[in-house]
Amino acid sequence: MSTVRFATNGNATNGGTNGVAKEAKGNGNGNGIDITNGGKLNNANPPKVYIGSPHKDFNPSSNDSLDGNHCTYELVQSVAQFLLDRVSIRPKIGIICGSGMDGTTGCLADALTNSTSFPYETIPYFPTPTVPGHMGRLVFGYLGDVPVMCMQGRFHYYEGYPLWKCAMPVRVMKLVGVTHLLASNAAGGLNDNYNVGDIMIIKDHINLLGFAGNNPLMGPNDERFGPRFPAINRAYDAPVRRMAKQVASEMGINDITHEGVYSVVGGPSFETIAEIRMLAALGVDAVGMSTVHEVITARHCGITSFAFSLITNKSVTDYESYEEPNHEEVIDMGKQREPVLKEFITRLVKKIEADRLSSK
Ligand SMILES: O=P(O)(O)O[C@H]1O[C@H](CO)[C@@H](O)[C@H]1O
Ligand SMILES: Nc1nc2[nH]cnc2c(=O)[nH]1
Repeated sequence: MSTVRFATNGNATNGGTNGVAKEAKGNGNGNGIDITNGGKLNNANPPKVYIGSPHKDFNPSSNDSLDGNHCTYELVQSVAQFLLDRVSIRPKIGIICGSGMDGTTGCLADALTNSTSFPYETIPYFPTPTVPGHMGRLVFGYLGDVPVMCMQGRFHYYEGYPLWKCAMPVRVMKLVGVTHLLASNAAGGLNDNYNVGDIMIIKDHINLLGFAGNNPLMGPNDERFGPRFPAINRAYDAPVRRMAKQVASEMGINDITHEGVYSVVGGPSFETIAEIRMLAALGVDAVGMSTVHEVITARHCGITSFAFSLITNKSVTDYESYEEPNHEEVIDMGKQREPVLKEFITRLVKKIEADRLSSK
């Protein structure tokens, strides 16, 4: 392997910035040094930020290709190997942070210890997020004692990416060794019993994009990922949902925790009143613009999946109302709920890991 370059966010004794391609975002002071340049650190395990260029040290195999409608198994394998060559952590749990839950000081990814983060633009073939509130880096580290990899920023259809590309990082997780996915999102609440700030454990989804003929699994199927026609009726793992409800009880947040049906729409426009009424009539409890393509891709390749929504706004159902949903309130609510969500996820990850180890 050629020289691997990282910057650290810890306090460097020399305060140097040699070789730093970009300042680390939202995590410490961004006072990066290139550890390959002999910088001395005063912290044993400061957060590290990879500062390489994506294709410089990337050695794809001969069957790598990323054409208009799919990305080969070999390419995903090469991307996974690129990451594995640069981190020693071997996570079994992958986390995707929703809008407003991934970009603030004190957010989940910042809670990881011994962390190494890869800005998405440094990872070969990774898309880059364009949405405020989605930071754009892949962080490896320990949440409590549990090794995890965490997507701080996800990809949406409305950004212009095809669904398979939005979900490609999930396949990278799979080939890194992840067995469990934990995805969060911000969503509008349709269920009358839900309030802004509540958590909805997703028990099922209605894939409206799929109904319209758009699915992340469209295109050539590689059986090494999974079957051509995967079953998706048990997408949201029942035992993990039970663990999540147990966590909610232990935290004393049962009153704000629900279980319900999520529906994905393409966005970026929010829903009309007629659309909200239609979704409610279909049995939808919360609506958003993500997660479903990630969970379908995860289930296809055998990853156990769990997802929850933070209800960031109540869907407007009244033609007399002057209320309008907006992305700022979505991000604000994510920030406000950060401590609770961080605790919720940390406890859940601990339970998943204990269960995983005991059922080996
Ligand atoms: O699903 P996440 O990424 O949490 O974000 C949700 O919030 C944004 C709208 O405010 C949309 O991107 C919607 O999907
Ligand atoms: N589609 C959709 N996505 C959201 N994300 C956060 N709130 C909403 C909402 O009301 N509708």
